[in-house]
Amino acid sequence: MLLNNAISLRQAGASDWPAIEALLLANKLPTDGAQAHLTTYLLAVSNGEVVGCAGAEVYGTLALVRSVAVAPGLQKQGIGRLLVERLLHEARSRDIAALYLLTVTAPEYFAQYGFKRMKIEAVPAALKASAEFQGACPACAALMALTLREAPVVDAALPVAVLGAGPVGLAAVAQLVERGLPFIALEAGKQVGANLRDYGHVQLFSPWQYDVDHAMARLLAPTGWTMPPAAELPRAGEVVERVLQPFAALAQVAPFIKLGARVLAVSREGFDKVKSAGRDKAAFLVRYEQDGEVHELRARAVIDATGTWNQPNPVGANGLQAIGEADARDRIFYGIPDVAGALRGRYEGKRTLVVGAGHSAANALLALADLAKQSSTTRLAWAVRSPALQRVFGGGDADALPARGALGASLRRLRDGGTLEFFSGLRVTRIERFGGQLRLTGLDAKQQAVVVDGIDEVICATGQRPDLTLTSELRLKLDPWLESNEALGPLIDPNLHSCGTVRPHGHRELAHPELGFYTLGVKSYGRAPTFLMATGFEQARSVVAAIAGDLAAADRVELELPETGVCSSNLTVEGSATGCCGPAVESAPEAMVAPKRGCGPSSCAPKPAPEAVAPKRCCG
Ligand SMILES: CC(=O)SCCNC(=O)CCNC(=O)[C@H](O)C(C)(C)COP(=O)(O)OP(=O)(O)OC[C@H]1O[C@@H](n2cnc3c(N)ncnc32)[C@H](O)[C@@H]1OP(=O)(O)O
Repeated sequence: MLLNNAISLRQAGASDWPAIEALLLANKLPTDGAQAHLTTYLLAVSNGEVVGCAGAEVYGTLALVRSVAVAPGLQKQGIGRLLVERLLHEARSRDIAALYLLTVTAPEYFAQYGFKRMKIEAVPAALKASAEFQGACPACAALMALTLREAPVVDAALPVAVLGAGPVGLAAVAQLVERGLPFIALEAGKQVGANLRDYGHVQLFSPWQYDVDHAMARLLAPTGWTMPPAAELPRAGEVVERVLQPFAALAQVAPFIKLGARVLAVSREGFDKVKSAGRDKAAFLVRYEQDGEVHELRARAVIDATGTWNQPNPVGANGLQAIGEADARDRIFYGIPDVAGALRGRYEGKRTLVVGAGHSAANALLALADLAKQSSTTRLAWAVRSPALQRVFGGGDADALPARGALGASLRRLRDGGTLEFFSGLRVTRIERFGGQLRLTGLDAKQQAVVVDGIDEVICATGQRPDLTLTSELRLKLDPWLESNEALGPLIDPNLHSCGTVRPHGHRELAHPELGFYTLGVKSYGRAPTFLMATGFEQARSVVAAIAGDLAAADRVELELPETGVCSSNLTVEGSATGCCGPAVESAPEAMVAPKRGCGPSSCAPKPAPEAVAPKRCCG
């Protein structure tokens, strides 16, 4: 054995890369993607020389151990043990729940530390997207995992609190019913499916087969309920009427849903955010308001499926409301108004400016254009922050979701037809009342001032964001800019890629350092613009299985995602090119239900130019 005092351990810095690379190459270990995670590398140093290294790529509460290597002449003298033990210690102190690794050469070595072999199917999606996994040969590498923390059973008699009774919250309820776990669902709306109801008139891009959770369907079946035609496209409101409402009325469900119950905050009984010892065993406290009274309920686990309801992004282009936006609230509709129906009077004979570049904006513009055909004094204008419009025009006939392709094509015709005033590259910064109408001012792409006068109504379709105030007393790990679950961030970041149905994922990606608390559904994607309802159903299945202690089921991936995208090289961007497979789509309510980002893994496989320039991890 080498004398340990000859070895010191320290964290790697940028200047250590050449030594680490040399060590990896000398041991025939992969170097791809390692440099990007250099700050997580631990080094063993002897006489100022790097003689060993070990890295851990962190994905939320999960980490991928890699690059464990000792200089060939110094192996089997305890250096590897020093590195691995320190790595495990640091992982525990950083609230990492599980470690994974791939190894061709040393499965027995890692078995000493408790790592166990596992099947590739059970690996969380965030890890599968890493460079190490992408480059690995599944046939020759052993896949191993070590669980550091399991969610403790707080008090199994307590209910699971489900926050939000939209499609994903109710899918979690269905799983809880099937597993016989007590639950309470709190819904701020007066009825279930409040967000879908808000744009109930809008047709979804996803056919029924992807809009109905299997567990809900199983529980509904004995009542004589029948599945709507799988290939037909429902309106958002139909999903509520034909599925969510009948499900919520079931005898096993109805008594446990509180409607008009707005969640105010979640905490842990007897603990503020700072206090650690014993925290994991304390019950959750969910504070909510119903009929003007504040109540608290105790829960063993909490599933936050509150989505982004009533949390719109502003008209202001800088993430903040435009100056004066709040005062003009009576003239601004956030979302997709029912222009052809209930709100026709609000828009008929008016000049309306639609702000936003997603499918919600397209829906609103096409409805206004129809109205303008019937009423010649109705006028419409469209302002988009980016000059790139391909994301909303989409792939036309090439779109794997035909309804989405048709929407984009209709909008392109509208823009080209001349009936639409178009402000491209406009960043709105101020809204004022002027002569009984609104005046919007801002800057164009060349930083020149733009004034848009004479607007009667604004439709703001710039997407939504999650409400993070509910959970400010809990220990959450969120992506710094998407505000999604941290492990999902790299998979869904619209700066990196706009295509790629996100791989199915489950409880491991959806967990937080706050054991027993999970964020599901649209909220788990934070401000990212895309979400597929079927993904949410799978999230619910996995998380409830984990709460029930059935880790085998929780780790299993049961979702076959549809090929949903436009990911071909004919999708060149108007204006500027971004992303790997077409530019990102702005947030929109249909994010809840429509897989706007597009292609599944197979259609995002490496293609000939021009996508060859795409970032490597895109759609990987
Ligand atoms: C996730 C990954 O990084 S996989 C890549 C692992 N790295 C490699 O394969 C690179 C080549 N190997 C090495 O660099 C080193 O041998 C390491 C990192 C595997 C182990 O570090 P070392 O300092 O050599 O080992 P350490 O002194 O801690 O442990 C020695 C013990 O482990 C055993 N051991 C060492 N390497 C291996 C191995 N590949 N498989 C099984 N057992 C091993 C030794 O036989 C010894 O056992 P003993 O105590 O019963 O005599």
